[in-house]
Amino acid sequence: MEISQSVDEVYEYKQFNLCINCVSQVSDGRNGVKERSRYQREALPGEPKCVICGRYGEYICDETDDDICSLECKQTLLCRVANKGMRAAPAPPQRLPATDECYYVRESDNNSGYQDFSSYQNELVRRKLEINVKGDVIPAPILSFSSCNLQQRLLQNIEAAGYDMPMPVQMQAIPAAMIGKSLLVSADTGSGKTASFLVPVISHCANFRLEHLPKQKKPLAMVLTPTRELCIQVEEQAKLLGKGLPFKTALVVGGDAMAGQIYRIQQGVELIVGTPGRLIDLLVKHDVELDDIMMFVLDEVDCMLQRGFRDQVMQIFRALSQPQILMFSATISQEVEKMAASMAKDIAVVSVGKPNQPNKAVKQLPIWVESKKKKQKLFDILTSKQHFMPPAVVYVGSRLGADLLSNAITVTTGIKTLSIHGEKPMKERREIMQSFLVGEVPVIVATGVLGRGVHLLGVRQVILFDMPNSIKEYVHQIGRASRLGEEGTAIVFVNEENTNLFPELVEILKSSGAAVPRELINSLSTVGSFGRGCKKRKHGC
Ligand SMILES: Nc1ncnc2c1ncn2[C@@H]1O[C@H](COP(=O)(O)OP(=O)(O)OP(=O)(O)O)[C@@H](O)[C@H]1O
Repeated sequence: MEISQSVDEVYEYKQFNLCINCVSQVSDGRNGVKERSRYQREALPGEPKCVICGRYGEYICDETDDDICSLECKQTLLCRVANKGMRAAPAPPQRLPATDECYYVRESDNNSGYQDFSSYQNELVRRKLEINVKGDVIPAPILSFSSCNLQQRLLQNIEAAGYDMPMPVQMQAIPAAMIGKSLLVSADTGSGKTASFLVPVISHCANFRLEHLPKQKKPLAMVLTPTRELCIQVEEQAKLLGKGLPFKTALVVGGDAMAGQIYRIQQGVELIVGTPGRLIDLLVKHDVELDDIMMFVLDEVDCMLQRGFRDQVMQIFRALSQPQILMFSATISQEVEKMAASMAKDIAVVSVGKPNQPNKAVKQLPIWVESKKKKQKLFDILTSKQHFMPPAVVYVGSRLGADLLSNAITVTTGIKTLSIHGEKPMKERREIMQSFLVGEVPVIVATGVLGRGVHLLGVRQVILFDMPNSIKEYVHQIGRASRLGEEGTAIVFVNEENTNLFPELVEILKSSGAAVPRELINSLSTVGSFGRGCKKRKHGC
């Protein structure tokens, strides 16, 4: 079987086991990688030797580049490396890692030197899955969760969550984070970025707790996100994946009583998930020791390093003692890349697919609607059997707008609609989300609080009533219509109020193959000359 064929099968999630076998057979050229060191022959003069037992070093350990003879010695090697502080998770002694692409195999009888089949395969996997990497010593992508030396219980939890195999972003980000690398990762909305950081975080925390028994349990990891809703979701997922392990979490968001949050942290938690504002509040008023935090995650990093959040995030970061940093978003600019590089030495940059592009699974339907006609257009859509696909989210630009529009929808169309935004109390926001997610309310009108990160189960239609004020937010908002590649639709109202976004919007619509309204194209030429005129005047002053 050709290698490319087997990689295709991985991508299509078919015959997964067969595919893994194919990869290891190609690697070994015989019957798979040797499990035990005693099955390996002695090294002949001039041949590479296993760094652990001295037998023939038939393989190269992917994570350390050392010569090794078998899975057994790889495991010993990784444990030694981990103990020296590289933080590769030590595997439980009874379990050998699965035989897969984690091994390079050398052609020993070849006078022309070594042929590195495995790096070729890794590159092939990366190319097929559109994984791009920048940086030193980035481990090979994994093809299964079991090839990462994760705790058995964590693997069970992953399976119970329904994750049969890693998503492309997880394939690359998890092994890289597991060896302690700081990462800046971009991948489509809804592509599985959350587990890409939670799996290594949980694995590290649980290992650390099993190995160290301090008098006082201080937090070991921290995840910051921009909204309470996203924090709640991340914490829930963390609890699910960390079930049965020495891994407890604390949610630190505004709107919930601080006393409860501080009490929970004092009881001993491994992970804090929070929004920057509330965390600073808590750190200023209470004595929370952060010196054991070794993993610092910024979800929606471009938003977190934007003015507004940046100072708070940096204040928290400076209170930590040089943790590993994991940063994720679907949209990452060069400026964010520069800032990320200044926060961590030797940061690795991973991107899956084309960065900053909308999820291909979301069909974009831009409609030119004058401002005063937007409400009527929305009512038409919501009352059309053909066009309304509940549950749906309608995005607006202001809190007041959200309240007014949700009332108007209910009154005019009779469809039960609620609004959600940052001014509503936390309890109410939780209840609104609950009734939307269980299907009691088919339409929700939201501001940016539901724009990023949150997965709104069952939502396949979003309507951008007001265009957000950047194309980045546009990518995130329309991304709510699809999770894991399921098809969704984004209806987008545009008009001359959004001229500042036209050039980028047209580019994005064209590159996604979406129809571009004639008015938008016409306005674009006007925008161009108007923009240039403004610039000239400014320079003239
Ligand atoms: N390996 C997997 N197999 C199956 N489902 C998965 C896997 N990994 C994650 N998921 C599910 O995919 C959905 C989307 O994942 P997630 O919320 O992490 O996306 P995301 O990339 O963070 O999106 P966004 O950019 O919108 O925040 C979630 O419901 C999650 O439970």
